[in-house]
Amino acid sequence: MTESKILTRKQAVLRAEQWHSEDKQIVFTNGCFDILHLGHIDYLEKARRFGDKLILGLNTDASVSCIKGPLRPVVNEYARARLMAALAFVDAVTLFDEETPLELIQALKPDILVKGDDYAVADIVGADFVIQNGGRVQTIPLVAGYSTTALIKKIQEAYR
Ligand SMILES: Nc1ncnc2c1ncn2[C@@H]1O[C@H](COP(=O)(O)OP(=O)(O)OP(=O)(O)O)[C@@H](O)[C@H]1O
Ligand SMILES: O=P(O)(O)O[C@@H]1O[C@H]([C@H](O)CO)[C@@H](O)[C@H](O)[C@@H]1O
Repeated sequence: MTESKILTRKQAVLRAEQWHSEDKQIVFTNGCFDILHLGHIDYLEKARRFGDKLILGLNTDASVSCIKGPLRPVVNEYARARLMAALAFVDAVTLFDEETPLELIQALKPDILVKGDDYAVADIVGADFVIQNGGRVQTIPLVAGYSTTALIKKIQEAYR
C-alpha cells in the first residue's frame, strides 16, 4: 500500500538517514497541494529526477489555513497525503504543522531542495541551510495556466 510512504517526522528522519547511509541523494520539496493539478504532477516528477529519492513535506490543514486563509484547504490533510503518496515518483510524505518547513528541512538535511519557479531561490525557505550543508536548490518552471486557486475560481463560476 502506498499509504506506507506517509511517515511521521521521526520516521522520515530515520528514512533519510538510511538513504544517506546508502549514498542516495535526497530531493526535498514541500507544499500545500490542495486540489492536485497538472502543474503539481509535472514539477514533482521533474523534482524526483534531480536525485534518488523524493521526500515531500506536506502542510497540515492548520498550516494551510494559516498561510492560505480560513477557507483553505479544500482537501483535508489525510486525503492530500494519500494522493501524494500514490504518486510513483514520491518516495515519502511527511506532514508539517509549522508555517514553514524550515525545522523539517534542518532535520532531513536533503541534498536538493526544489520548488516551482513561482519562488525565487532567495525566497525559498531552507535554501540557505541546504546550501550551507553542501546541497543545492533547484526551481522548476511552472506549467502555465494551472493553480489550485484558478481551479477553485473556475468551479465557483461554473456552479454560481
Ligand atoms: N502550475 C504549476 N506548475 C508547476 N509547479 C507548480 C504549479 N503550481 C504550483 N506549483 C508548485 O507546486 C508546489 C505546491 O504549490 P501549491 O500547493 O501552493 O500550488 P498552487 O496551485 O500554487 O496553489 P494555490 O493556488 O493555492 O497557491 C509549489 O512548489 C509550487 O511551486
Ligand atoms: O504550496 P506552496 O504555497 O507553494 O507551499 C508553501 O511553500 C513555502 C515555501 O517553502 C517558501 O519558500 C512554505 O513556507 C509554506 O509552508 C508552504 O509549504
